[in-house]
Amino acid sequence: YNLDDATSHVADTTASYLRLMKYKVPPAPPAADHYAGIGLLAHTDKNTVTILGQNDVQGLEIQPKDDNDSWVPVVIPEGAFVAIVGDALKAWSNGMVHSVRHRVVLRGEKERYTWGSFLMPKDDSTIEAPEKFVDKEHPLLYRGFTYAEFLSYFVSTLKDDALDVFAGLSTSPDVDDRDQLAVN
Ligand SMILES: O=C(O)CCC(=O)C(=O)O
Ligand SMILES: [Fe+2]
Repeated sequence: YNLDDATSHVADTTASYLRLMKYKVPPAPPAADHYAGIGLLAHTDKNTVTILGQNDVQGLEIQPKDDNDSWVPVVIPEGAFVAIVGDALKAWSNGMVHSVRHRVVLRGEKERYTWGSFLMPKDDSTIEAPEKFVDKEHPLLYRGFTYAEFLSYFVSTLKDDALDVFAGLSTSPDVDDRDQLAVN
């Protein structure tokens, strides 16, 4: 892919903020209830890309694509950063990159500190896959939308599958048939 035009478009329309997070040590005995040790519930990031760094306490876990049952710990080497793709980049790339579900689980006896740099589209920029990402094998997955619209939908519903519900385009003929029936 020649991304020159498209990437400069995204770079022009990006905002970012930095957030520091502190995760307390879970109360002892650990795992007293289902949520003990959960530092951050499972979610996908809604922005374009998040870059995370941490102190020496691990805890980030990701869910493999198309697998709602397992969690894989991400071991971040000291001084390294992790980049997490968010829903906005997934939509813009027409699903070429995946916004992975992730969570934070605390198991040790030390506090975990992380910092995250959250890159976001500007509120009024339109997120729509460039034509070069769309073809017969890769039909358009999401309609165009502005980041502000998407975010306010997410904040008002807190649906974790907000992207699919808000902007997902059905490519299944069955659903089209059902719509037809409803209209007729
Ligand atoms: O602190 C972490 O390791 C993850 C933070 C995170 O996923 C988020 O803030 O969206
Ligand atoms: Fe996150």
